[in-house]
Amino acid sequence: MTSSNHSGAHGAVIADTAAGGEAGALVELRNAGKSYGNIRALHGVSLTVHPGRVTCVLGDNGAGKSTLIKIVSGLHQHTEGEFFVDGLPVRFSTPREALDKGIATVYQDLATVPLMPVWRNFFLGSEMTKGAWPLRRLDIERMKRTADEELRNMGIVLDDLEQPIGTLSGGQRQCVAIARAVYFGARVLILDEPTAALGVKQSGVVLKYIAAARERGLGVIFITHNPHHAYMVGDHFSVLRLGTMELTASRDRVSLEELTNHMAGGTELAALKHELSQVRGVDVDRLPEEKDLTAPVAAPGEGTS
Ligand SMILES: Nc1ncnc2c1ncn2[C@@H]1O[C@H](COP(=O)(O)OP(=O)(O)OP(=O)(O)O)[C@@H](O)[C@H]1O
Repeated sequence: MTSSNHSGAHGAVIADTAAGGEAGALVELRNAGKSYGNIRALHGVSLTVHPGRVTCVLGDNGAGKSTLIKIVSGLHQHTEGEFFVDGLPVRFSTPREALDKGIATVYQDLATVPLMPVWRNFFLGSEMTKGAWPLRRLDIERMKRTADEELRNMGIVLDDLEQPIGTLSGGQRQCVAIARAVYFGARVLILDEPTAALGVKQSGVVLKYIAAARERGLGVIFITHNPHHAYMVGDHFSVLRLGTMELTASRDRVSLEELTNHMAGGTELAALKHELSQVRGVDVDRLPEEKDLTAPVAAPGEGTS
């Protein structure tokens, strides 16, 4: 790893730029790819994450979203292309290395202990202690106070931090996980389909905290199937299909309708229509056109980013 020459001196800055990463970018993938043996899961993917911006990665099942997350979060290494953090080339061997660089991932199946209180889960694995060894013990009061402050800082108000985290709604648990990552120093937050299992209201709550993380200057990678959710908070959109980047555009260059169209997959719909034309009794001329199927649904709060 190449973290040590990050001094901020002029010479080092020039050297960093020469190393190839985009200036000002927290994370950058350039023509990156990953093969699992003979299977090429990801190929030629470029993605940039800036502070205070939400980069959305959209894609259907098997598009390569998980593979992309795994490269950035240190679970897998890329097998082609380049990967930069703070402008410097990196190749993480473990998630710990990614975390040390401030890259935190909140997975869909949150690693929480359902029966433990909210505050205890907030500090799970990084508990605050007081006193010197051998009398060192958990600093319960300070953990409760800090968890409460941090959640409030993110605008998350829970009635009782003593309640088991398993009693919170899925959306609230996601929010606690986001606040936790922010508290423990994340600069880049990777959110793996945080709204996938949630209803409309809970999704809205999570989207609000994604926006809050951006306001605090974090770079967010928001993985989702849902173009409407992406468009509510996204600054940049990348659509993956079969392991390659089908679309990459900033918010001012793509409309929600176009994004929805890309996700719906015009070619796939055409193929589906062709299949249906083989079925007796189905008049394909009377089936809706692609544009009708993918017409934008009025999304509450659209354009609020
Ligand atoms: N460990 C692995 N070994 C072999 N092939 C893999 C492995 N992991 C993923 N793949 C393949 O790589 C491709 C991309 O998978 P990936 O899980 O990254 O997609 P995804 O967009 O996250 O899909 P989903 O939304 O279903 O999780 C798929 O064809 C998948 O079968």
